[in-house]
Amino acid sequence: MARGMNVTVVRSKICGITRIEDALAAVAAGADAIGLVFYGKSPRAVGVEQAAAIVQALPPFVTTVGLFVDMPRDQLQQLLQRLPLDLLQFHGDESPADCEGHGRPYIKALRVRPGEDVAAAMAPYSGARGILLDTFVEGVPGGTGASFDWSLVPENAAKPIILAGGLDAGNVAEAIRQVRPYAVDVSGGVEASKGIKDAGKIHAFVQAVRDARCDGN
Ligand SMILES: O=C(O)c1ccccc1NCC(=O)[C@H](O)[C@H](O)COP(=O)(O)O
Repeated sequence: MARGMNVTVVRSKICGITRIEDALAAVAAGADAIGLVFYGKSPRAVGVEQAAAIVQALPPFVTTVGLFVDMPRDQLQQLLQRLPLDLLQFHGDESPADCEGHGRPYIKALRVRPGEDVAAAMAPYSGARGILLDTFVEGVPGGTGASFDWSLVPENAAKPIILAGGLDAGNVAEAIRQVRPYAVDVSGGVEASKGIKDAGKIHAFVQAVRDARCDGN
């Protein structure tokens, strides 16, 4: 059972989508959400027009998540006027105040260091719909392909936990068994190359998440 939630389903988000065909592959595999990276230094960055085309191509009931790294508030507001994103993911050093007041729900990404007190790091973000836990790597805000020590994830966390960092079809079942997150998030583990997804890897990942749920996790 997912921690803090009275459900046995673990949801999946495929992050770093740059192409319509990859978004549709994620949907076909049964992913619950796709992530669009609005961070110019990322090899997975998308522009507004590109993102709009991807969002427009999606069927209903797929959550679109926009990912930001310390984007200035006015720039973010302009972007949100043009894009019907469902959820904002703040992946930089944004304070709780920075994450609030955009007219959309948000999740906060926290990059976990060795020995980190994750519950304490989460505590200020009381307005978040969930907390995404990714791996801290110096100088790289995200999409590192590296895992962190899953034992640091608190039991009975105050918010739904979205587990990220170095997941793939081969390790996600064990991650779910250990952490029992609300959802899992993957980028590099389902890619053919940076920014280009592999439909077979996406399918295998989502299937592994579903099988883990069926095993009673
Ligand atoms: O993907 C990026 O390039 C990126 C750049 C800056 C901030 C965040 C970024 N990605 C975040 C993610 O895609 C997720 O955290 C992902 O699940 C973790 O990535 P990976 O370890 O490659 O699965």
